[in-house]
Amino acid sequence: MTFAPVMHSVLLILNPTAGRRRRGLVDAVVRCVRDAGWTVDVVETRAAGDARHLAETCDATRYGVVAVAGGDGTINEVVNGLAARAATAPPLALVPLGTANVLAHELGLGSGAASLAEAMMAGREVLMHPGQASDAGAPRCFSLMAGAGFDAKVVAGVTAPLKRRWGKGAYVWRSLVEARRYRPVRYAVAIDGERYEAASVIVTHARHYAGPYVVAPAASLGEPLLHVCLFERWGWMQALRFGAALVRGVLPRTSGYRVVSGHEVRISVLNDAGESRRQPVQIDGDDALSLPVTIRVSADAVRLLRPA
Ligand SMILES: Nc1ncnc2c1ncn2[C@@H]1O[C@H](COP(=O)(O)OP(=O)(O)OP(=O)(O)O)[C@@H](O)[C@H]1O
Repeated sequence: MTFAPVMHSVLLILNPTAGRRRRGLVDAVVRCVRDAGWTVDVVETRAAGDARHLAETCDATRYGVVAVAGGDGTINEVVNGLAARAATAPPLALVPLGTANVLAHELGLGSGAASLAEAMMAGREVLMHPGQASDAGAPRCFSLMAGAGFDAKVVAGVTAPLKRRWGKGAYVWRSLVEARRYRPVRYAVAIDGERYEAASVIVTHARHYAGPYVVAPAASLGEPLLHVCLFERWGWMQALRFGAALVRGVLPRTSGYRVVSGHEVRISVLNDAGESRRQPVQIDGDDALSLPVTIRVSADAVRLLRPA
């Protein structure tokens, strides 16, 4: 469905700490949208949590579109805020500023200011039911994925300054560190009650992972279904082999890897192989929760804007 808002006004939530020197892109998008006769109010976040609050409380009678300029972490906050008010929420547009920008890849957004502005003002709507993950605390929504095992440990080890300094290189370096300290932890994964074991797990409703790389070929953001990526080989060499297959675009055909779909997923530690540390869960690329977790599809939907 092509989007035709009544109010030609955008609330643009900007994380000024996201990305590496891409403020010029934000300014160019704002210029394009204003040149088309729209109003754009830019609000900068001052700390983690602000983006969620702004999305949850903004005046829906005033804004035809909420836009977020940031990485997948800030986008995740805005998705959580919009999902909390589902029925009254304006649609969401993106100005991707992060390291991987997985959601932007998933939506087929270009990287130029004109095409981003076009999707913001006249894009096509995708109704996305976010995933929802809970450990002992309050549930967290994800627009892309939740992961446990190798990738979650890599994410947990990449600090914001490291990411700013090295970009994607920070993840490569951290993958090597995690490979060096590798222990064959066994994770129990229950998918709609069916039991599996894995060395690492990614639960996603996106096709892409870490940028343009495909992990779940059958996934679609508009479909309320989870795709569970199971890495069923143990060992540091296997972890690096899976990583290499991912960047070569052959992961879905790699032995020891499979994708199972379902609606409810529970992940716990079956055997920690003497690894006496917290078992992190990454949500949309941020270290957010700890195992065990239960993951479902949220009943509330968020309207995402993609190119028409
Ligand atoms: N003003 C702010 N100061 C500090 N942290 C913020 C601020 N606004 C948002 N955040 C937090 O910063 C975290 C990282 O932001 P984000 O993911 O958008 O950028 P990034 O790390 O550069 O991108 P990517 O995750 O794609 O590498 C988010 O989890 C978000 O909650």
